[in-house]
Amino acid sequence: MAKPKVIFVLGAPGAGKGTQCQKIVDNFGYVHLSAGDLLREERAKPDSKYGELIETYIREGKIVPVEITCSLLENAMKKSGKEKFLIDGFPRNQNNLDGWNKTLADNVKLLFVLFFDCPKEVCVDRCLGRGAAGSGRSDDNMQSLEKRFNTFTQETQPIVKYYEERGLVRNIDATKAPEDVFGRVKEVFTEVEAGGDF
Ligand SMILES: Nc1ncnc2c1ncn2[C@@H]1O[C@H](COP(=O)(O)OP(=O)(O)O)[C@@H](O)[C@H]1O
Ligand SMILES: O=c1ccn([C@@H]2O[C@H](COP(=O)(O)OP(=O)(O)O)[C@@H](O)[C@H]2O)c(=O)[nH]1
Repeated sequence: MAKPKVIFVLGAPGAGKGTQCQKIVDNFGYVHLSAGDLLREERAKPDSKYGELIETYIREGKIVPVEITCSLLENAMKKSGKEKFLIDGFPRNQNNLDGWNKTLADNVKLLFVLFFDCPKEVCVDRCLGRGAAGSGRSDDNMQSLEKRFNTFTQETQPIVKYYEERGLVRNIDATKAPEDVFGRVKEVFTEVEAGGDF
């Protein structure tokens, strides 16, 4: 059987990853797996042994140890029974990348990395807007956001560079309105599909 296909979706906090993933699901039939959502679901389980750890890491804008995230991703992929996945918000640091390469990378085909490019000020406004609109997230506040952006700059950008050096990154200007951003996303998907790897 063919290996499941994976696209990593990366970008700063609030760049619009989740918003665009939903549109990709609607138009291109992928399963959307947000690493952050999976961690928040795990945190919410009363019997989870990782609940407190996850809450602390998320509030502090730190990246949860990869064993936890990879096992959540693997379970979600298996449970879906599907073969095309958008993995949103992962891998975010070297520990994530090493854990992925050691455990899951050989079992899937990584098609490319979709990177949403958006300056910090725009992203901060979006996250604060999301918080004000009732996201209920303990990290959509200025104190956590500073930490999340430090983590993004220091830990996630080097991972994007790692994939850039391998020619795998498709860059999208994420500053425009959601429909305009998606117009560009559609072009990328159409282009890659024409390459025959879908
Ligand atoms: N292109 C856009 N323009 C303006 N606001 C956006 C855009 N994309 C997303 N948003 C809003 O910004 C916030 C963060 O978007 P989201 O998709 O959750 O980002 P991420 O998953 O990257 O954190 C949400 O409130 C969302 O509605
Ligand atoms: O692979 C992941 C993905 C997310 N997170 C944590 O979850 C938070 C929120 O991530 P999400 O992708 O949901 O939102 P974003 O910060 O991109 O808006 C991050 O700051 C991290 O603390 C993590 O530890 N590992």
